Amino acid sequence: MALNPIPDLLDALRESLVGVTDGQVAQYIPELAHAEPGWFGLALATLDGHVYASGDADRPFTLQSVSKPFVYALALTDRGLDEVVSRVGLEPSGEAFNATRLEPGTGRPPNPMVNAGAILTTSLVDDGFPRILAGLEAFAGRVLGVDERAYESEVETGDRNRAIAYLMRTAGSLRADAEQSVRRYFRQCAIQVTARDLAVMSATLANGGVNPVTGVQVVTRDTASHVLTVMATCGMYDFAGEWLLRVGLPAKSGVSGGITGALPAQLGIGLFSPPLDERGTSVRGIAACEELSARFGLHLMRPPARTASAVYLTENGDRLLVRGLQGDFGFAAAEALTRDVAGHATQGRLLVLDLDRVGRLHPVAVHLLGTLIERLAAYGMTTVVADVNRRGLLPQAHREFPGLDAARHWCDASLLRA
Ligand SMILES: NC(=O)CC[C@H](N)C(=O)O
Repeated sequence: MALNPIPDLLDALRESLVGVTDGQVAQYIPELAHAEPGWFGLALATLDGHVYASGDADRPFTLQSVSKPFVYALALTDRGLDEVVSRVGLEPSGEAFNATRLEPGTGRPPNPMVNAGAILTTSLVDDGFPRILAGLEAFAGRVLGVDERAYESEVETGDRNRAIAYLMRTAGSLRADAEQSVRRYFRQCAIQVTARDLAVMSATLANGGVNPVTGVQVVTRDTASHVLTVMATCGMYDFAGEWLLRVGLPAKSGVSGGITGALPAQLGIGLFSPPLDERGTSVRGIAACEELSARFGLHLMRPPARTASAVYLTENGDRLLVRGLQGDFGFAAAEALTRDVAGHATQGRLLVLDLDRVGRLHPVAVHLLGTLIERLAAYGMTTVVADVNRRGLLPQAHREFPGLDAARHWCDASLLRA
């Protein structure tokens, strides 16, 4: 018997939704109509590179619109945020994915997640399709194929997308050739993935751009955060607001039945179930994400309360004020520590900050603690930073107190004496 209960939880969740038979498999791209309505796969990728998979998680399907955020990431990498934003907007359109509306005046498509924005975004990636395929492969962490039949199927029938491209040409926003841009977009939509791939691709975004399976930095941390933001506001088209309320995860859907979702700094999710609602989103996919989010507590706006205290050791002695710190320090933890220490400061006392169990200090924590130490010094209180691993977490402190290697031993000795 397997000891880890998570695979069973995922199987049970999937099985609880097998009976949901609403929705229709996409027909408007003829090749997609062959999908079995019963296919249902689910995968969850952790940031240390483990993937849990359930059901049809290894069944290939075409990416369709799920390609859009990842190609957007490549365009941001090639052109930079400012240029890309000047060409493709960032506002949720509240309209269907294939809407033809462009921004009055500029002709900019509303956002990169609707077809208009995606076709334009695709035209901004340097070096054409080979780079798009290689980029998406880096997100998935494996070599991906293109479903030529799905591609040809859309080349033959995708006139609405052509109309959108020509509209952007006349508006002046699409500068590349319309037919070429549309074909490149159809090709990215025809790249084959699995639910397992979608989980890893999202986990890469959740992991600050580093693929947790391969360890490759695919895009920068900034780019990953920009893409997740656009997924949160626009990824589910005219369902984006309700999706964020109910599921609370940045996500992207596609008409082949795929959904990819990410919980920043925690995990990536991949789903596959072909029957779609009227907006072109997988019916079981939505239900499964809602359930997963509720059962596993994944809602972005309801983060888990901080469990371990960031201060594991507090000593308020006559001569010594000691704070042993642990974990990562963002604003909240640094604020609490700063206020605590400031409240206990008395002239002539020595402050010892032990940083050896600290993970990362966000720049705001470095600033708050560094400034506190400077002010304490002016007030008449010396600070010793124990940083035996010499990681230089508090550069200001190191500059002022160069002889810190002995600090830890000194602190330990003083504490023992106290
Ligand atoms: N929402 C989607 O997945 C749409 C993708 C599809 N290739 C289209 O352009 O119509």
